[in-house]
Amino acid sequence: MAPSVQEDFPSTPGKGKMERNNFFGRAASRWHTSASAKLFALSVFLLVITIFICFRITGNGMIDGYITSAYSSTNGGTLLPAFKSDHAWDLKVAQSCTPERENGLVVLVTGAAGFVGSHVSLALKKRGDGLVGIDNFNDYYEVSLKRARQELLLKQGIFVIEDDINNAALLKHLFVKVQFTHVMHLAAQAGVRYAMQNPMSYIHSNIAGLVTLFEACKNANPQPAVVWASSSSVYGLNSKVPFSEADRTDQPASLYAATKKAGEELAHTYNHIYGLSITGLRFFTVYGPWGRPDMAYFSFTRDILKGKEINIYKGQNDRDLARDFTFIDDIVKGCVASLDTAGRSTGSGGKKRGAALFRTFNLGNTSPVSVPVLVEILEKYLKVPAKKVFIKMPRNGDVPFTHANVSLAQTQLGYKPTTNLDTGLKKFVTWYMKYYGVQSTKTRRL
Ligand SMILES: O=C(O)[C@H]1O[C@H](OP(=O)(O)OP(=O)(O)OC[C@H]2O[C@@H](n3ccc(=O)[nH]c3=O)[C@H](O)[C@@H]2O)[C@H](O)[C@@H](O)[C@@H]1O
Repeated sequence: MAPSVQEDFPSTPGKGKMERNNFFGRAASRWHTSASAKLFALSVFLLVITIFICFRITGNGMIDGYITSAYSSTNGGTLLPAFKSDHAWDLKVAQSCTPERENGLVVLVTGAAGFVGSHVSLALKKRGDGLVGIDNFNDYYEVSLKRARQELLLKQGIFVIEDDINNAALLKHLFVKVQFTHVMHLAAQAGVRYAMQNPMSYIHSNIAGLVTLFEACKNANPQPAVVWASSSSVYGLNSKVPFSEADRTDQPASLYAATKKAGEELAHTYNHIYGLSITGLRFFTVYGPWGRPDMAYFSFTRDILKGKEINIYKGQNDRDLARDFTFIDDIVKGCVASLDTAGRSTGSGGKKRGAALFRTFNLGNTSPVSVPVLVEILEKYLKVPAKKVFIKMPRNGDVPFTHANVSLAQTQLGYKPTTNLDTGLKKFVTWYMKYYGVQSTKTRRL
């Protein structure tokens, strides 16, 4: 049965009479109605989409039944997704950050599951400071080693948050929950040669991550003092030795070095504009127990024990390469002394209130050793001869030598390296054998 006119046009008084007897009018009205309905449906659809997108961007509403209104924030004008935490998580952070000594520091340690980060964290905890770590546990080298370090820290009551320093919402949340006195920033994409394979990971961690962290620090109230890891690689192609902090650093030989140099310039800006106290530490080829498997002393050890050949690079005119290898315990002392002497940041809530410290220190050993001598020491403690292959240094960002002048750190931090390469490698080999369960030479089949 055809629908009645009344059913077709039920609503508009005064209009229906005219349209009732008019075919074209009726048709036009039907078309008009269905177009309006479509338009209405489209508008509703667009409205729903818009609301959904807004919620996704700001995180300031309810998605998938999860209320995320706690922290929607901005980072340089960009809306941030909210950081979600629960009471138990906040409690773990708070407990980890509570100092066990009077006037203990409260420190955020980035890269806490890393080599230097884990050692510095343990040293701070040992003397009664409060701290929480953050680490993204990326797979640049074996993640199991990072997990083992995390385990070690957890046993001492140090909580390591698994996240990336580029998570601005997380950092904001942390700085609201905890009044950090200091940030020890050791998270980075390390490694000189890997920069040719994966340059963007260096930009992500060493540039974007650094700025995200500085932003969080400058917005914090109170602002923490920041101590962070630069690198001896900023001296690049310098030939003047030993390297002093005032020497030129505008000829980086690798993209890695360039990102560290950029970090130093960014640090200056944040100190200048926002009154952040910032100390940059130029580490010189740090080695030791719980070290980084990508570094030469570590990979040589692994390969020597496996009976595999190792490549020893040679510089121009067949010269040996040399490094100012620095033992981890000396570096830790330099880091802790830097925290203790950093003074206060002067700004608050993003506003500068006065000049703050801006410092740069070399942390090296001051006595470079050639790579072949490093291998000889390893052979001595591993009691296995290395299968050495000497090759020309590939064009991969390496520099021929490094040598630190540490007199500035000595005067201002009381820094004095005490471990030579022989002693340090002995400690490393002892740790390596135990950690990897390597049998002693008497029982080992080579
Ligand atoms: O102090 C620094 O600034 C840097 O120190 C190390 O970089 P690097 O000195 O190159 O340390 P290794 O990768 O352990 O290399 C040590 C020496 O062994 C040499 N090498 C490396 C690998 C190899 O297969 N053969 C070889 O002869 C290198 O050319 C270099 O002279 C770290 O990897 C960087 O993250 C750090 O920033």
